[in-house]
Amino acid sequence: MNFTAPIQLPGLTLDPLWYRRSVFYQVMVRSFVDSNGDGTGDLAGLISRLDYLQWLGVDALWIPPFFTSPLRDGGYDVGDYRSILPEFGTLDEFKELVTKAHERNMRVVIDLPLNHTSDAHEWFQQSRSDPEGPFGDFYVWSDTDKKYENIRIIFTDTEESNWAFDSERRQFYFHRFFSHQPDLNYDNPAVHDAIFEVVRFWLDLGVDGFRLDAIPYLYESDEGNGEGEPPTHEFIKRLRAMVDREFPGRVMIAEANQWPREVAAFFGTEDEPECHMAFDFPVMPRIFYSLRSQQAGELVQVLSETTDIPAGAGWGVFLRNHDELTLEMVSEEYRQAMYGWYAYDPRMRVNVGIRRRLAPLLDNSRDELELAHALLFSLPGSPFIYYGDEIGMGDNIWLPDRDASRTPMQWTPDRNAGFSSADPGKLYLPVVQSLVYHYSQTNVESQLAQSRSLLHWVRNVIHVRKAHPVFGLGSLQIVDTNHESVLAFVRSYPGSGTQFGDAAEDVLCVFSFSHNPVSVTITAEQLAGAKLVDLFGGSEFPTVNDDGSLTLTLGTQAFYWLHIEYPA
Ligand SMILES: OC[C@H]1O[C@H](O[C@H]2O[C@H](CO)[C@@H](O)[C@H](O)[C@H]2O)[C@H](O)[C@@H](O)[C@@H]1O
Ligand SMILES: [Ca+2]
Repeated sequence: MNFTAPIQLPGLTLDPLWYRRSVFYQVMVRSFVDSNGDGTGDLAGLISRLDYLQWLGVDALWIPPFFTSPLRDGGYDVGDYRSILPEFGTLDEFKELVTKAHERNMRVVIDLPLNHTSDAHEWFQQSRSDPEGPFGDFYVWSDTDKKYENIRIIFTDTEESNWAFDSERRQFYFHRFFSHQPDLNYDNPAVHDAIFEVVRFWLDLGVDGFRLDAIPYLYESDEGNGEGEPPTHEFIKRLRAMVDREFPGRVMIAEANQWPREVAAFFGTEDEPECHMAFDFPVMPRIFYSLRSQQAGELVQVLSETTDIPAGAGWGVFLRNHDELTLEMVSEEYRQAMYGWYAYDPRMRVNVGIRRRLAPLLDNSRDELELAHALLFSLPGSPFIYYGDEIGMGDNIWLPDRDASRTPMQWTPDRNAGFSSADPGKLYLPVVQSLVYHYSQTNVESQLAQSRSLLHWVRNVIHVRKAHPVFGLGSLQIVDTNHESVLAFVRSYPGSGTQFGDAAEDVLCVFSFSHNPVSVTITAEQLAGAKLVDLFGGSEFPTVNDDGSLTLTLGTQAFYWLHIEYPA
């Protein structure tokens, strides 16, 4: 594939806040490129497309688990934390990936499922067969399945209990997810030591951080609900202290699907930090809610609840990922409304969520895709793009579970979408061939050839974001509007005076969720007399009135990012 700009290899910048400036890209090794024609994506394939990711403007990769695994949960069922699934490649290839990513100033964050392992893991095999042995106490065993009854089931479509009976040990074991994923026993200090060694192993290989999978669920108790219990936070603090001490500059990202205050708890405090970043689970579903309800209120509310986080901490903002669009963090009333809008076919639902990709969710509306991305790239935090969403890839709801949106990346209109040279029947999952999202139309090559394609638009917005550090580093202040469909906020950054050219800047962002054009008056005293300049085209907008009010018109589902020039 040919990229217009010459590829440069700048090497890794020494930047303690790299994670807050970064645009992240979630890429599943299995789904991206198959280099050897066996039908499954691999590390060599991913390495071969680093130029594409660099061209797109990606600063960091998030790679879901690629460890040895029976693959009964997309690799989140780890069979061995220190080896790579042979069909994905070798440790040497992984090291090459890290080196080649770093040459491009691209960080590599890997996924660490540390709440549970696969039941095929050697630790579990020993635990079930030798209760008195060194791994006997590595899992949560019980003579009864009537313990921890306050703890809800997460995979409601497949599991009826959080306990499963092991016929060999003749005891029950606790599992928060699938029954083939026994929970590790964090009451056992030997488990801490083992996990610390796994973390050190990958940090020694050069990874820049971890997404800590399912992090709220480490400890369970009789009194609590097994979500973010105090000893879970204590463990994360200890892990963070070790990482800071032994591997400064590497980061921990919390995957905590929780309400605003509970997610924020995973940042810890300035004195006792936990994770550097946390995915913004409360904001994500509210973006989708606003797009259909045409109301900005829910977003305004949740943004005001999530602003107060320790210095240095940052949100991971996302629209979609490899899981269902989870609706755990909305009320029952809103959940039903969202099922009606986005999952009108029951086949589109799984557990408490919707198993569809971004473009089909938004009915392939270019206006909505642009509005959703404009939010992704300007809300407080670092944006995470899910592979394929930059070209508006479709999904396949006839596939089981979350495989619906894990199909091969669509590179070209050729056989297997350019993903693999294998016999099409041999692919790990079929490529999308639906009417609207068929790979012959939706693919990187065709979009590269069209200057107005979604791919070029997304690349452009990424580069505009990156030219304005305020988006990654600045604060947020919600601005009053007189229209219920309009969200407005000011992002402000005082500048850092560092080598990164971080100029001070304030930007006014305005988004209309209305399905019709609107006229809106926004009011913020601090803006009185300010000049506004569009960040994309450089056009001057009307100056803000002396009372801080300004009337703007916005087209259907449109947005503005406006540089603010305060009067002298
Ligand atoms: O390893 C088990 C699962 O862990 C993550 O799960 C998260 O996804 C769930 C929805 O699929 C969500 O409801 C839960 O709160 C999360 O922890 C991982 O992302 C999954 O792929 C994995 O199956
Ligand atoms: Ca392969």
